[in-house]
Amino acid sequence: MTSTTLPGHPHIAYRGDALYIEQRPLAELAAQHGTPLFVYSKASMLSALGAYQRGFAGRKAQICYAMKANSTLGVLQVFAQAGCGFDIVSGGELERVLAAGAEPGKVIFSGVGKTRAEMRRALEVGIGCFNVESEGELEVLSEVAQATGRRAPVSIRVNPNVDPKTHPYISTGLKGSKFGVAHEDALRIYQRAAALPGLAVVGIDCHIGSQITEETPYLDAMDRMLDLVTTIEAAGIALHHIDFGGGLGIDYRGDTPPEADVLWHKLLAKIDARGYGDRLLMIEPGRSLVGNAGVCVTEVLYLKPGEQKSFCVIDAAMNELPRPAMYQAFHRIEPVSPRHGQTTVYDVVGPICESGDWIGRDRELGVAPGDLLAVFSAGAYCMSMASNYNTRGRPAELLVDGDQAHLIRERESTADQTRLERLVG
Ligand SMILES: Cc1ncc(COP(=O)(O)O)c(C=O)c1O
Ligand SMILES: N[C@@H](CCCC[NH3+])C(=O)O
Repeated sequence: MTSTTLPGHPHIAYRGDALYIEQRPLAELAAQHGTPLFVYSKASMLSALGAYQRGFAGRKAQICYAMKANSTLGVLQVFAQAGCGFDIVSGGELERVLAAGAEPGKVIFSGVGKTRAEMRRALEVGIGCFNVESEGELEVLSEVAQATGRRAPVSIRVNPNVDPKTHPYISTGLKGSKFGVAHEDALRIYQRAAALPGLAVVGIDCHIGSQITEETPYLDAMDRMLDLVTTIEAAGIALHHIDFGGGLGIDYRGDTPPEADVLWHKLLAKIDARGYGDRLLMIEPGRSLVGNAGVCVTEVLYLKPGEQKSFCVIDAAMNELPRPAMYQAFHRIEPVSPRHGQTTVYDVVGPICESGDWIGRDRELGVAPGDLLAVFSAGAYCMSMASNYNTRGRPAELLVDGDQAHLIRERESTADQTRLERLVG
């Protein structure tokens, strides 16, 4: 039987006329679990992780999976078992990684709005580092740490002010961004951190944006960060680690981001040339580890010819596939069992009462009601951003490992959603 993989998706392939993820046909999984259904390939996650591990071979390095990309416990467990650390941004994420078996010392805590309660809990479990994003946060963290009789390990997130050339909503390292501190202010803020009694400065951090598909912004950001390392250490503040954030893009639509190992070969050359090759290197990849490991399987409900456009109405929606509505993002949409015959150009839309609820525009498809479609690149920033809008339940999620399919999240019911609410009389 001929096997045809899709670009960027080595573990998702047509075998004959059936779309498989690893050894399992998606049609069979949908028949067992219903739709919409998210299905992830474990091999795909591990091979994406492997590219980073190859890049860091022989180095002191810590890969901290940015779990905001996909925080389902079964996914976190894959990375915890592979020895990863985690980049978290809330107390909720902290509890989840602990539940998934993460080592607290390999957890780093990013985000501009950490609360005192979140800081206390993170100190109590002994996380590896707080990536502090403002002077105000430094002062509060020092106070909270002192009150708990601990010293909080900190890095300061610095904005290198390079343009990552991505969607403005996911660009984070430019002047004018709410994230991090300005490059020009970094030395002064490091000196303040070093003087605060509740803090122990351990590293430096940046994160310039997400879905970055060019290497130049990374190379430029590295130069800017290494300049700062020199300046800060000249002021007598030692930096044990350099955290370079995440952001590496994936192939959604013929995108050609650099391979993680190739990119890191070049970045490490810069680090070595400046004499910092002995530092612990940390990175926070999210999307590049999980994005192309997942598909969303959805059923065609209706085909609706319109005055100007024809619509293919599916049972998945912007609740669980929010990226097209939020960023006009492109996700490939392919039939799970292709038909051979006439095709029509459709806007693929969900059932939600918003015109923004579209998943794909102007897609040529040969489909009939009842057919299944696979929405690609659905492993990152889909289920982790899902909502219950229109009182829809969150879909089920499966993790496929070879010929095994593990249900890692059950489909959510309306009863699950209303459990926390109360009528008033
Ligand atoms: C601080 C931080 N680290 C890591 C990431 C992960 O980014 P990505 O999923 O693009 O690798 C993000 C999200 O952009 C982030 O805000
Ligand atoms: N949610 C964004 C990425 C956000 C990155 C988080 N800092 C996306 O789907 O592309």
